[in-house]
Amino acid sequence: MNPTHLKAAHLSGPVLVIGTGLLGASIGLGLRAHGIEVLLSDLSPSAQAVAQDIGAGRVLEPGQQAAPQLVVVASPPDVTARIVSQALRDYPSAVVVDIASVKASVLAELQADPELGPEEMARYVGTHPMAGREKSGPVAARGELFTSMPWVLCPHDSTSAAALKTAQALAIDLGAVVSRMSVEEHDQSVALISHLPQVMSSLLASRLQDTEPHALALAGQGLRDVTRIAASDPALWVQILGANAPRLVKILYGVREDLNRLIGTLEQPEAPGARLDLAQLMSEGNAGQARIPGKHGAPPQSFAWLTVLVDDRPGQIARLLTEIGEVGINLEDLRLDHSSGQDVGMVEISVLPSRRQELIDYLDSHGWKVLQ
Ligand SMILES: NC(=O)c1ccc[n+]([C@@H]2O[C@H](COP(=O)([O-])OP(=O)(O)OC[C@H]3O[C@@H](n4cnc5c(N)ncnc54)[C@H](O)[C@@H]3O)[C@@H](O)[C@H]2O)c1
Ligand SMILES: O=C(O)C(=O)C[C@]1(C(=O)O)C=C[C@@H](O)C=C1
Repeated sequence: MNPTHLKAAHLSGPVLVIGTGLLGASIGLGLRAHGIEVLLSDLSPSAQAVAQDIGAGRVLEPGQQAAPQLVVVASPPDVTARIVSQALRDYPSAVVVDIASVKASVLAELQADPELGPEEMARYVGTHPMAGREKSGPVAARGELFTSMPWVLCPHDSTSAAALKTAQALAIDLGAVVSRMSVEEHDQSVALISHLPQVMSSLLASRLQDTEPHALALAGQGLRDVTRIAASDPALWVQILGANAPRLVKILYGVREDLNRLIGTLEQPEAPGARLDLAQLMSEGNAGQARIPGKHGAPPQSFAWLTVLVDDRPGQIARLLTEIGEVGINLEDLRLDHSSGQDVGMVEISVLPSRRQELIDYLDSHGWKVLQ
């Protein structure tokens, strides 16, 4: 790597990543882009070998000594507390963070661990990058996965200020936008913001299992928009949903009530008030959708929008537009936006809805980061 291309980093390293799947390898790639030394460890020899091959770091061989500044545990949630506990004891001068999608269950397991005392717990910070993909494994990793995405830090009562600062440095070095919450606030929030969307997407997509091919052939962008994450890894989500079940189920009771109301209305669509009820349902959806941050006004009806993240360097936008031209897709409109505090621009592009997915796939395969 040419040192002149390295961006200044807050972490000094080395960073040990345990669990080198999608998230672990993405973290390794992002840190390597800063020239930070990254060591890799995974239960699966092939996962760690692939992560090394794609440039996410160097495999930590069994028995090899290491003195990491930071250990990032990026394993599945159900083994996370056990690995964090071991890492806190194996590396007595390291800060240890995990990135599991659920936080209260991991912290409860650590607090009940008789092997951990106040000194160890002071070095632990639970965190959660709100960025991911519906794919798993290191082959799907992207160093830019976290750029401009939220990264939640969940310090507990005895987390030291130094440990929190190191956890924050990780998120900042990876280009993320840091926020801070208690584990309870976090798990409540993701039940609605992440776990409900996953369940709704899976339920909807499961309806397609026996659909005739001629009907499926009509699939447009609407169906694709709401089913992308239905392709997510069942093994991971069994753990996430199980760990956050009490918070998610409360939200699902509300969804059940709304569904019952809708079914009742649609059973008698001509009944007095039925149309008002449908209009209300749609406008309640409009109101919720409009509250999702990051969207700048409603897109025009006839075009579909996508957002491409572009490094804040000369010539990047020109290169993007040239590549779009090369694939033969007409640009209907273009807006430029800047993410505050980030060295990155956002190029919002509108195209004919029928060409949107094709353009996303093309840009994705050419290394652009597309936000959908
Ligand atoms: N996928 C997402 O979108 C996403 C987003 C944010 C956070 N997360 C969290 O990140 C973590 C990793 O998710 P992922 O999507 O990268 O999964 P993944 O399946 O791609 O990778 C997990 C890796 O952990 C390894 N592993 C399993 N048990 C291990 C052990 N005992 N020791 C060492 N390695 C072990 C597996 O071999 C695998 O390579 C999970 O806790 C998940 O909740 C995922
Ligand atoms: O966009 C995706 O594919 C995701 O899986 C992202 C997503 C999310 O819900 O935002 C999913 C679960 C993770 O815990 C964090 C991020």
